[in-house]
Amino acid sequence: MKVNEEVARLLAGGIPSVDQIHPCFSEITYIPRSLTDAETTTVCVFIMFEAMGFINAYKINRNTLARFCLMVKKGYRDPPYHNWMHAFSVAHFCFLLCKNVDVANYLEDIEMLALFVSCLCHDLDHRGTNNSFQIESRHHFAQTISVLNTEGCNIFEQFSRKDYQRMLDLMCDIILATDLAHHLRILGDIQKMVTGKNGHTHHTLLLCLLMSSCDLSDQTKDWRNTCKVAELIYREFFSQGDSEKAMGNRPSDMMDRDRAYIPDLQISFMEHIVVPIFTVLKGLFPPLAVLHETISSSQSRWKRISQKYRDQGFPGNGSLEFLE
Ligand SMILES: Cc1nc2ccc(C(=O)N[C@]34C[C@H]5C[C@H](C[C@H](C5)C3)C4)cc2n2c(-c3ccccc3Cl)nnc12
Ligand SMILES: [Mg+2]
Ligand SMILES: [Zn+2]
Repeated sequence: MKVNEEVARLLAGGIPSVDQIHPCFSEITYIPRSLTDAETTTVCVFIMFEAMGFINAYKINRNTLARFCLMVKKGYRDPPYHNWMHAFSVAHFCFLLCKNVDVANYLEDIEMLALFVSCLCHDLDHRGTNNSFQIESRHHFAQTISVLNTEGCNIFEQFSRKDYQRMLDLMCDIILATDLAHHLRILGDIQKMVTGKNGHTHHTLLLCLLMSSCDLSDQTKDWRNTCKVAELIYREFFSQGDSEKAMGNRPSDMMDRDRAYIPDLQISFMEHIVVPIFTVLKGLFPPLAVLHETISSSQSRWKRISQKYRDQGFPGNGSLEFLE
């Protein structure tokens, strides 16, 4: 269907409230991947903009917003994991932070808007490969700019030159922060910031931390979701590894279906990347402690699985049907 028809349909019905989507939509444990209909997810993005007060606060034109949402969804390809549903679930977690913890006490409104729009756009045009995370995240930011430069899609067109420049600078920092190698470089500073060693809350460090937590928010849902996501991620990684082998290169273990031992890879991913992020978040925002518990129980579940299949012998083809 043409973008304009979808825009008209999006606007015709007026903006329903979030609990017309689902009564638990704003709860910290709600799983956005349970919304399987692509059209519903587009309406949801529109509703989240409204529910966070951005449409009124920033005088965002509704037609422009509808076209923007549709262009962003169209800007995602269809690899197993890094597709529109990933972007939608990342943005939903940003909405949950806004509705369930007092991030507004730590961030300016424009920073919150920048975070939400960055969540939607942070993996635009992802090809399911990751030649280098650094280049990847620059490309996603470049794609974000080209959506804003598309006729009728610039939701920030009414901003002053100063606010417009600030918005672009914020989105650049936030989207580049989704490169995990970058995240690991600044993790020490983030941990120091929270223990108040340098007193004030460093807005940019906090935005990077929040963006990373949104990007990894699949790990805060139930075990069933964790398994589903692991299956998608490794399907994407292994096809990347297959194409590297086809070109005569040797892929890293985590991309090589013949060498990857998924439980141990996940244990290491949780230990070095996921747990530190949600430990810091729990320190800043006590209501998120429940997410830290979920993550810890997934971590110990991967350890049990790793031990069990080390003893029994692991189905080597990288398949995940063993995950009970
Ligand atoms: C479930 C799950 N597993 C994942 C296992 C591993 C890695 C991963 O990038 N590992 C590293 C390991 C070292 C040091 C850095 C740079 C590279 C070398 C590659 C990170 C990511 C994983 N990941 C993501 C995810 C989050 C943000 C960007 C990209 C992705 Cl794919 N989202 N969900 C998952
Ligand atoms: Mg990414
Ligand atoms: Zn992502």
